[in-house]
Amino acid sequence: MTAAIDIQHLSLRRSLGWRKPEVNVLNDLCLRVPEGAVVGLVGRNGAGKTSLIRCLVGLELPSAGTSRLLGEDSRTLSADTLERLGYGPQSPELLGWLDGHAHLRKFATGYRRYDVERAHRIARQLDLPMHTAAAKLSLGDQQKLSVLLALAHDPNLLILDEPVASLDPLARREFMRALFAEHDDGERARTVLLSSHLLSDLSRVVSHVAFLHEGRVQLFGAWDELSEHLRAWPCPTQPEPGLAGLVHWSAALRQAVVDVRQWAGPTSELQAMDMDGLFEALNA
Ligand SMILES: Nc1ncnc2c1ncn2[C@@H]1O[C@H](COP(=O)(O)OP(=O)(O)OP(=O)(O)O)[C@@H](O)[C@H]1O
Repeated sequence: MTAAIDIQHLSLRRSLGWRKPEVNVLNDLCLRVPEGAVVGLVGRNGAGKTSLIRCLVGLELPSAGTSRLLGEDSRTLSADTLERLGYGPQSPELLGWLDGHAHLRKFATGYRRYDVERAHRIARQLDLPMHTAAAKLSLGDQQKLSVLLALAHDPNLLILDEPVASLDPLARREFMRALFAEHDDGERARTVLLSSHLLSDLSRVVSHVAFLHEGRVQLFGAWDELSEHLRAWPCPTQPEPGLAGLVHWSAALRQAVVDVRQWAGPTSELQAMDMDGLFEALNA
């Protein structure tokens, strides 16, 4: 299947402070996202989610490796591909004196597929006050407006960095529902990548999940498959690295994560694990 996002050995080096040596904040990262997948990019603070997303949309230049969006190199995206791409940054970049309608009017000029009816429908679904100047919106509503602008031209690929970080728990659920009610309009599959550090935000929304840790993709797979096939195995000492079915071993938890499809070890000790347990085990 064609990859909507194809990342090969991407590294990004940065100095984390004045006179501090450069370190890899992205580290030989590889990921292929199939067309139509809705991918949750999860990781702890500082794991590299924003850095990765900024490299993907061409706002940062990687130190090594490549990434391609809809078949084009992120560093040289053409106007045609930019028109098929929607991006919502972690901090909304809005014009404070313009309200939602004015933002949409300004934005619409650059996109052939922009549909005013559709944009207003999404605004209603998001419960967004469209007549208020952006500077007077709450941070949560600013975030919603930023997402609306990323969606209004019906992109084939939507990339959102922490779209619900400023929303309260109830608004988070409503927001995700509205976002994907719109996505389910059945016309064609849209690929979505959205970052979060809360798995609960992504449950029942994403088809796939990519766990990011220290600038690498530690694990990527279909949500249902990971939930079905991964188990915790109590294991006080580090198992041999090549052990079939071994996904990860955590010294802190004295526990391994194993994939039962390849696992040849003892099965009586395996314990079920949910996604939060998996996230904890991968990051402990
Ligand atoms: N502008 C910057 N200059 C220097 N270092 C930075 C800058 N932005 C981020 N970093 C560092 O890069 C690493 C990755 O940060 P990044 O923001 O990509 O992580 P994240 O997973 O998005 O985190 P969060 O969940 O907190 O948003 C961190 O070590 C961070 O301190």
